[in-house]
Amino acid sequence: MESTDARTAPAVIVAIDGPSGTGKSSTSKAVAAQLGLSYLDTGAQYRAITWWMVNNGIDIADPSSIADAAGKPDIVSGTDPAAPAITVDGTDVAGPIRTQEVTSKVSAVSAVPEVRARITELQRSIASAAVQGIVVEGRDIGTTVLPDADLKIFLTASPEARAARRSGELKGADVAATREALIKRDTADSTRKTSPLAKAADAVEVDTSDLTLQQVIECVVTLVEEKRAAK
Ligand SMILES: Nc1ncnc2c1ncn2[C@@H]1O[C@H](COP(=O)(O)OP(=O)(O)OP(=O)(O)O)[C@@H](O)[C@H]1O
Ligand SMILES: Nc1ccn([C@H]2C[C@H](O)[C@@H](COP(=O)(O)O)O2)c(=O)n1
Repeated sequence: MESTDARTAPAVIVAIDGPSGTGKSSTSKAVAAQLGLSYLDTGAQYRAITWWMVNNGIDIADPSSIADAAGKPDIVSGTDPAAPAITVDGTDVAGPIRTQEVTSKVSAVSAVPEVRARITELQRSIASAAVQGIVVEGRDIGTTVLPDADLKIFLTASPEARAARRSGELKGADVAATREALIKRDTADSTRKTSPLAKAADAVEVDTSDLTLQQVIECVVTLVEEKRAAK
């Protein structure tokens, strides 16, 4: 299929959800860059608010303390897929939000309804400001944040494939321990009461276990081009 000119193509909203390590960020960034769309990493926003809670001495085991503090940090997300950026109260936190400490606490913080309400509002305002359209990736984008998205994708992959990918990234991390940590986070994210990780009824499911990243990108680009052509 011929690629549409990004400047003249109709704006398109793409929601990409799935468990951790399925390739959401890598795929979303590449698809957005290729098609001239904005990009939003919603996991980074939940990590940023978690980083702020940890740095401000909020008790992560106490949901009411998290709820009381949820409105305090000012979180700003960049939407350029070539240079994803995130700040909290003006501080660049792109590195600090990827620490093991934040990763181990983000599911507890993101399960608090007041946190979700705040971040969801932010996500919707960013998506509505994206003139050319946007690829938004996360856990509840197709089900809750943008239920009217033009295209919804749900990426999956076996725990073994995901653990192998993550261990490769973390250079020498134990694959079995990485697998257990992934499963634990997915279970917490998919069993919380408010807006859990779930596939929207109208999402296209893509199992990436045996696909290269390039194959997944091509598959999603084709689906977006088809949606744009039909608009
Ligand atoms: N199809 C694929 N084949 C091989 N490696 C892949 C594939 N897709 C992604 N990867 C690699 O797997 C790792 C995890 O990918 P990525 O960060 O995009 O996943 P994710 O779903 O966004 O994870 P998380 O939700 O935890 O942020 C990265 O190192 C990425 O390069
Ligand atoms: N839409 C979203 C996005 C992310 N989260 C939570 C749950 C994840 O474990 C965590 C970190 O996400 P990642 O950076 O690994 O993609 O953030 C969520 O609840 N909803």
